[in-house]
Amino acid sequence: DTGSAAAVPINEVDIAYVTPVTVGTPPQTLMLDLDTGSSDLWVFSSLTPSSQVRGQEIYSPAKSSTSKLLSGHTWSIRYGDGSGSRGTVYTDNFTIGGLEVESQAVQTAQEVSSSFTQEQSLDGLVGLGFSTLNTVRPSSQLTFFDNARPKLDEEVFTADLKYHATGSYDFGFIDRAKYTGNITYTPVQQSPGYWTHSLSGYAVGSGAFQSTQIQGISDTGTTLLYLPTAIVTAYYRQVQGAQNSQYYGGYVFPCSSTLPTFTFGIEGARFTIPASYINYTRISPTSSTCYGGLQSSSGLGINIFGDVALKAAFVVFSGTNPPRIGFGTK
Ligand SMILES: O=C(CCCl)NNC1=[NH+]CCN1
Repeated sequence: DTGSAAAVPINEVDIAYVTPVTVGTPPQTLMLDLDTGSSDLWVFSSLTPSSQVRGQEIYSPAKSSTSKLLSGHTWSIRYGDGSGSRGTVYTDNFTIGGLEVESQAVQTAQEVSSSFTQEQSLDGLVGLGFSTLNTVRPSSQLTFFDNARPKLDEEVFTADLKYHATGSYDFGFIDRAKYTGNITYTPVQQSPGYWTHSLSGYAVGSGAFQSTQIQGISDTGTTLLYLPTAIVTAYYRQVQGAQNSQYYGGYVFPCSSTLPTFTFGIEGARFTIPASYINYTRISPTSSTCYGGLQSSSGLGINIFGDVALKAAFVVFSGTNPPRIGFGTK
C-alpha cells in the first residue's frame, strides 16, 4: 500500500504545516502536524476543556463505532519549544492520504499548553520519530509509520515541504517526479529516537564550503534551522545591521538587508537554502526589523534541521534496517 497527502502551511510564514487525516468510523477529518521530531499522535478531542479549544477540529471517540479506550493509559509530552499536552488514549481507525491503520493509538488531549490553543489551524500532531520516544504509559504505543510499515510497498515516507506553498507527505513510495538527479543517503543514529544524522559541512553565500560534521535531527515539527553559534555568527557577519538580540531571543536584522544563501552538505551533495527562506518574519506586523530563519542551537543542546532547511530539499525517511535519511534536489 501507499499514501499521499498535502502539507499545508498554517500561516503566511510557514510556522508549521498541517495534513488532513481521518480518525474513526464514520471518518472524522482533522488537520495534523506531521512531526519527525516526536513520536506521539495526539489530537484535540471531546475531552479537551472548551476553555483550551479555539477553533480547532476535535476527535470525539464517542461518535466513532470503532473507537476503544486504552484503559489505564495516559501520556504527557513537552516539546523543544516549551509547548506541551497530556491526556488519555483510544485506539481507532486512522488514515493519511488513503493509507489506513486499524487500531492506531490516538492520544486524546485533556490539557494543551497555550501555544497549541492559539494555533487555531492545528488540531494535533502525528509523531513520526522512532517509537522509543512515545510517552504513553504504562505501555508505549507505535507511531503511524511503525503500524503502517508491514503494508507499505517500500519502508519509507517522504517530505516535500514548500516555501509559502502546499507540499506533500508520501508513505510507501519515492515519487521520482518530486526531485531531480539522485537521492543522497546518509546513516541515521536512531537513539534516543530522533532522525539523527550529520551534515557534511556548510557554506555561507558564495563562500568556500567548510567540511565539518554537524550532528543534528531532521525535524519537520520545528520551524527554523538551529546550528552551532560559530556557524550562525559567520552567517550574520555578512548581513548589514544584523544583531543577536536578547530582547527578541535571536538574530534580527533590517528587513531590507540583503541576506546570503546558506548551503548544507549531505555526504557529497549540496543543498542551498535561498535567502528568502532565512528572511523569516517581521518581529511585528508593522516593524522593519526581521527575525532570522537561521538561529543558534546553543540553548537547545541539539542542532535541529527544521523546516527552513528541509523545504530546500526532497527528504526520504527510510525505515530500513539500519535506518537512513536521503536528500534530493528539487
Ligand atoms: O520538539 C521538537 C524538538 C525536539 Cl529536539 N520538535 N517537535 C516539535 N513539535 C511541536 C514543537 N516542536
